[in-house]
Amino acid sequence: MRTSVLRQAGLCRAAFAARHIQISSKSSAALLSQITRVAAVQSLPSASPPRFYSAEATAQTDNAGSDGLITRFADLASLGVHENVVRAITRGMGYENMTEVQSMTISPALKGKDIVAQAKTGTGKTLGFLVPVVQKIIAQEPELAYAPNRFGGKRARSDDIRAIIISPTRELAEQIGEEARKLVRGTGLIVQTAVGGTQKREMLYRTRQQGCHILVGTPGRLNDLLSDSGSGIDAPRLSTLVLDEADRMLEVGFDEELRQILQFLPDRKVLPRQTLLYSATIPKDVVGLARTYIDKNNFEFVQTVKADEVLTHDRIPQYIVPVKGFENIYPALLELVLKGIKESQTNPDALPFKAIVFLPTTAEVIVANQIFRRLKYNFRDIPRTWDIHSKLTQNARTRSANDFKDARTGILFSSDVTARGMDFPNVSHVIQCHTPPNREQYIHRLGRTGRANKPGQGWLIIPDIELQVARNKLPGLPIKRNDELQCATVDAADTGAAKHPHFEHIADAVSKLPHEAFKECYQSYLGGALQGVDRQKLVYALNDLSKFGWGLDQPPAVKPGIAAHLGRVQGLRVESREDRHRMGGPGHRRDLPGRGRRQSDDPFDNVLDRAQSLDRRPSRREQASF
Ligand SMILES: Nc1ncnc2c1ncn2[C@@H]1O[C@H](COP(=O)(O)OP(=O)(O)OP(=O)(O)O)[C@@H](O)[C@H]1O
Repeated sequence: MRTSVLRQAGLCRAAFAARHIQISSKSSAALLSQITRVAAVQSLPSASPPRFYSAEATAQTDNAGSDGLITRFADLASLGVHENVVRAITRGMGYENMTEVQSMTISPALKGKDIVAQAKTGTGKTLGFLVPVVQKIIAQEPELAYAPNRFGGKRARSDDIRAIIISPTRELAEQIGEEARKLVRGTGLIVQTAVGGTQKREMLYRTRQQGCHILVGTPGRLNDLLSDSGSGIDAPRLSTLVLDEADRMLEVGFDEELRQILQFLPDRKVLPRQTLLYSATIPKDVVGLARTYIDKNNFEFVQTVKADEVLTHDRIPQYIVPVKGFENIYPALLELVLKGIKESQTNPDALPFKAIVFLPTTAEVIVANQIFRRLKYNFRDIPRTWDIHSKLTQNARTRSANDFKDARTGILFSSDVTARGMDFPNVSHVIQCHTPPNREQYIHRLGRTGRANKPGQGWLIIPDIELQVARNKLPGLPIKRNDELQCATVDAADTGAAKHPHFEHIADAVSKLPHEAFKECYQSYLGGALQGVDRQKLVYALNDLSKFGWGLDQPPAVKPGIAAHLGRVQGLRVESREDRHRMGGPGHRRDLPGRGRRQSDDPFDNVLDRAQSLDRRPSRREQASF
């Protein structure tokens, strides 16, 4: 079938290296029409056709190597990569073979192609974009291939930055900076990072002193530096722009910052530059947005995920534990933690217990960490815990991230600041409490485990009132229902019921918390963290949590503004004038406005449709698996 479709689309052969195209029998007609249209457009003399790579296409050839793609880092020299860069990888990092996304993106990127790459979490995308970034600068200034003391080379400048790498979070920017520094170790290239929450003055001083060839940062700080004419930071000869976690970077909230950054960069039409977009997810909302960054006549779209494959790793089991109420979450989490610790102690093949627990609000992250710190007195096996969220200072966030990275075992209670890109070695469990904001975030959070082919497992602890919302948000994923946790179904309201001892332990730990903590938590859930959950059911669930989970006589009073925002709901207590506190209101996530997809002959538009097929909201028929 595939061959006949290709024969029918003879035009495609002219426009595409057919062996790189895999047309699945299912969507051949649709895809064929798009490709034909694209081919028609691509037959324009100037355009070099974009090419699909896919795991399937590669699988069709005898092996990846025969596909003209190299798979060993040592062979990068044959593509002109300097020996010092190759050595930094093979000796410094100890890597011999490339991962699939590295093999499929480094070669075309070294040829100057813009790249849009979609590959599963933890598959080495960072090195996939760093290698072409570094080599391109060295190709422009060969003396930079050597450490300065060998040639007494030209001093690097802070106003002649050659590559800018943008990441959605500070921790990820720091991590990319560290990986880049490892890669340039034997060369004269200088890497600087620019993230919010750190001293701008210190960064400017250091950058002016040392210079900068590669700048890694978060949008806000980069915008601040580039827009400040007195900063001494400039990139008049920028050769490469990288958006890591590209879909997150192009979402509402970041895209405006990015547009402002672009204003301070050379016009791509005047000074051509290479753009590399990488992510494990490329939802359709952002596909069209990516077009403004990519040269649609000189790009390659690389997908290492097969057409009918989900974006999560098959080897990582995913479970959902429905729990009766919010007050069941911590007892069930405690039961799950103890189960995981026992597994690691009894199964020699199991990783040491090292878990990231994602919670929907900062207030909840703080409370969870405090509860589990207290539980350590009753359960000696519970390892060290940390929390990481946006209310910490950057130093504290960096310390938590680094401590957890280095820890053999531990529990990191986290907001979404670590949901994407963060490479914490040997995480055995990712546990998400409450419904994730969306399918992409679920996939990225889960991707904190099972990295570099390591084992791991993913858990979702979802209160009954959120179950249908979770089903709607997480269709087409291999999530299995797990009913093993006894605490999940205990009716905490039924005082006669034999409560699981964990409820007592949690109640004891909670009793030590200040009332403010409950108030912050209660209000944070009303700020929109649980998109899609019925407001009235949410208030009732929070009131049950206040009574049966926190042991309060009455639910905390909320600010009048929050009550007004919620509209008419029963059971809400509103702060009276005398007990009003100055409190930070909860931030809340804005859902992406729906964007209709217009049909066009724009090659970018059509070729990236494939991204949608992998990351589309599965059709009605594809329901959640739980
Ligand atoms: N060729 C390789 N061989 C072995 N390990 C590798 C290789 N390339 C990268 N790694 C390691 O794999 C892990 C994941 O790499 P990286 O963080 O770049 O993944 P990613 O695809 O960017 O993940 P995410 O989608 O979460 O951002 C890291 O520990 C990295 O050092």
